[in-house]
Amino acid sequence: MRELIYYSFLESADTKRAFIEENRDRIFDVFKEIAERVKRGKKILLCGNGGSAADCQHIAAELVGRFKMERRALPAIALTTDTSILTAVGNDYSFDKIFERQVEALGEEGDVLIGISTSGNSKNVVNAVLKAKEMGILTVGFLGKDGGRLKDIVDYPFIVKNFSTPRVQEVHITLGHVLCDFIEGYLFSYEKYFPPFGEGVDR
Ligand SMILES: O=C(CO)[C@@H](O)[C@H](O)[C@H](O)[C@H](O)COP(=O)(O)O
Ligand SMILES: [Zn+2]
Repeated sequence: MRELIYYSFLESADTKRAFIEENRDRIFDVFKEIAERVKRGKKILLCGNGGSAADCQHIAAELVGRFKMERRALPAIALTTDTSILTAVGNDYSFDKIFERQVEALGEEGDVLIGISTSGNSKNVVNAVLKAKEMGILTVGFLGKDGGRLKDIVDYPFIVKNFSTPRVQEVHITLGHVLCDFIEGYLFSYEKYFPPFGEGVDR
């Protein structure tokens, strides 16, 4: 059991390292696109199940509240929190529709939907993404394992290539935290992160 504890931490660290080495340029490009949309007054919607539902709420809370900086509130909604909507839509339609229906109700063209799924196969997330695409909403997948169905549906898939659900989730929440950091920097310390000298300044 001592080994379990120690190797779980090492595996988590290794999974994060492998993910960032493979995705660092794409993350920058996609985060910039998301931040630009928030700057233009668009919002971020998030959906996912179980631990990923918790991640959605965590990320939305950082943006609506505060991450590291005192600044205005930023628009982000976790579609995982309203138990009346979740039970009504789940009961009257289907559990597969619980996020799709909220995307239809709350989403607007130009918004961003982040779907979080370690398998990439949760039907309620797939349906939400399909609805979002129909509505002109940018779709980003925080995925895992082999990316599942969502890797071929979202505009921008990020796949944590590990078959352990918790290890994948640990990278997802790091990605979510870094997104919050990036958005704060992009909107409120732009000069610091994007100094106005020369081409190729990318941090
Ligand atoms: O947190 C965990 C496992 O670590 C679970 O609650 C897990 O999120 C649930 O089984 C989800 O239903 C898995 O869905 P998904 O990630 O495959 O979309
Ligand atoms: Zn978990």
